[in-house]
Amino acid sequence: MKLGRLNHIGVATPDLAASIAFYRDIMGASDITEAFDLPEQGVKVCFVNTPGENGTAGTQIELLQPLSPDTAVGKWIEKNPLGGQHHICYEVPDIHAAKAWFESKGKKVLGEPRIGAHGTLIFFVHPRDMGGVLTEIMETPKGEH
Ligand SMILES: CC[C@H](C(=O)O)C(=O)SCCNC(=O)CCNC(=O)[C@H](O)C(C)(C)COP(=O)(O)OP(=O)(O)OC[C@H]1O[C@@H](n2cnc3c(N)ncnc32)[C@H](O)[C@@H]1OP(=O)(O)O
Ligand SMILES: [Co+2]
Repeated sequence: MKLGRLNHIGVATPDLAASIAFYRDIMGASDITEAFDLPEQGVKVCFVNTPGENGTAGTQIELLQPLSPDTAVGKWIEKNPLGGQHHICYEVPDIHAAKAWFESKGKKVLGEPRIGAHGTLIFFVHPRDMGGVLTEIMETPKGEH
């Protein structure tokens, strides 16, 4: 497998509105998407778009607020009440080939690929097998290969 584009850095927060204000007012972000709920992942999510190069899209900050305490991010926020860096997401051209690759290397893939916040298939690999980093693998949106 070849290392793909860093699509986003997932940042968990207990207060999405406060985090949006931070990226806008302190970090000078000018391109922040509307927040939306992703119930299947138990999160309210929005994206801070960072500048890209030569007109290409930059890596995003994915801001995640848990919809309830009994969710993956809700459980993480209990342990990390200020929030913080939660996961890293890389793009791959073929999600099923990538899943087979990680499994062939003995890495614990969490569940079957499912639709993520960008509308393409994603899966996660357990942080224990990834140097402590919860790693999301996402199929590159069609037409963006
Ligand atoms: C899909 C929408 C959006 C997108 O981009 O499209 C998203 O990214 S949504 C993101 C939210 N969804 C997920 O995170 C799903 C994957 N996560 C999980 O399945 C769980 O969070 C899991 C399995 C990683 C941990 O769940 P568990 O119930 O086992 O929690 P524990 O607190 O018992 O943790 C066990 C062990 O893992 C360490 N851990 C947990 N979360 C993280 C993390 N984000 N980064 C690094 N390490 C993490 C935790 O510290 C425990 O370590 P230990 O040494 O055993 O104490
Ligand atoms: Co993500």
